[in-house]
Amino acid sequence: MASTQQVALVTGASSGIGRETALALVKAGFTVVGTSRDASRSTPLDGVTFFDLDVTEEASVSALVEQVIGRFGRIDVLVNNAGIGLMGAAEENSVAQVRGVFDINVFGVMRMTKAVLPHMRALGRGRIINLSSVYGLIPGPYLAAYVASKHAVEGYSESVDHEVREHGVRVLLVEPGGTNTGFEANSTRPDSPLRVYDKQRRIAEQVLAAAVEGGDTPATVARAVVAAATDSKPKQRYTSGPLASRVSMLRRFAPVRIFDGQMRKSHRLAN
Ligand SMILES: NC(=O)c1ccc[n+]([C@@H]2O[C@H](COP(=O)([O-])OP(=O)(O)OC[C@H]3O[C@@H](n4cnc5c(N)ncnc54)[C@H](O)[C@@H]3O)[C@@H](O)[C@H]2O)c1
Repeated sequence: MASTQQVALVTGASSGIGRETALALVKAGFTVVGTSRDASRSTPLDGVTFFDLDVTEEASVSALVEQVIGRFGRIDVLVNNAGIGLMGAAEENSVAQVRGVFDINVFGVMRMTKAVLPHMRALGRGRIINLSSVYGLIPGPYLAAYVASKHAVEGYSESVDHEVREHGVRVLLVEPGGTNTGFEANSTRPDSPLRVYDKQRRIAEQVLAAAVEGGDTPATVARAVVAAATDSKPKQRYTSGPLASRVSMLRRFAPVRIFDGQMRKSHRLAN
C-alpha cells in the first residue's frame, strides 16, 4: 500500500485503461490526479481529481505539472497512458497522420517526462510508467505507424531509465495485449484525421480482433500498472494478457545472426 501522501498522475484517465488505472491507484492508497482533454465532460471518478490536458500542447503540460505540484506538493508516479492508433497501409498513411500519432504517443510521453523529471530528481524518488503495447514488441501489418510509435516509447523509456536510476527514479513500461476499450473507435472516429481508409478497414479490424481475442482487460492492465508503481524492486517491463505475455517471453528467444559479436567491456550498459 502506498502512503496517503503519495501522488500519482495519470494522463487520458477519462476512459479505458487510464480510467481503470486511476481507480486502481486510488485503491492502492495514492492521491490520484487524472487528466482529460475535457475534464468538465468526464464522468467523475471517486477519489480522482481531474485536470484538463492535451499532451500535444507543451505549455499546457508544464502548467499542469506546476499546478499539481502547487496543489499536492509532489508527483511520485506518472502514468503516460494517453494514446491513439492509426490503421491503414503504410504507403497510404500521410506524413501528417503519422505525425499526429507520434505527437501524442511519443512526443506526449517526452513532454510529460521532461516536465516531471526535475521534480522527481529533487524528491529523490519517482516512477514514470509508460503505456506501450504488445505492438511495442512485434510488428503489426496495417498498424505500422502505431507500431513504430510504441517501439519508440520502448527505446525512449529504457534509455531514460538508465539516465535517472541513480537519482532514485525509474522509467518503466507496461505492455498490454489487445484490450477491449474504446481505443479502436477513438482512433478511427469519422471526424478524426486519423480515421481508417474504408478499403483497409476489414483487414485492420481482423488484425485488431486477433489481438483482442488473445486479449487483456483494463483491470488486468491496471493491476500491472499498480505493480510497476509499488513493487519494491521493479522490473523494467510489465506485460499483461495471455498474448502479450507469450510475445514478451518469445521475443527474448527470437533468432538473431550475430556478426562480430565481440563487445568490449566498456561498451556494456550497467544493469
Ligand atoms: N486498447 C488496446 O487494445 C491497447 C493495447 C495496448 C496498449 N494500449 C495503450 O493503452 C493506452 C490507453 O488506451 P485505451 O485502450 O484505454 O484507449 P482509450 O481511447 O479509451 O484511451 C486513450 C485516452 O487517451 C486520451 N487522449 C488521446 N489523445 C490525447 C491528447 N492529445 N491529449 C490527452 N489525452 C489524449 C483519450 O482522451 C483517451 O482518454 C494507449 O496508450 C494505448 O496505445 C491499448
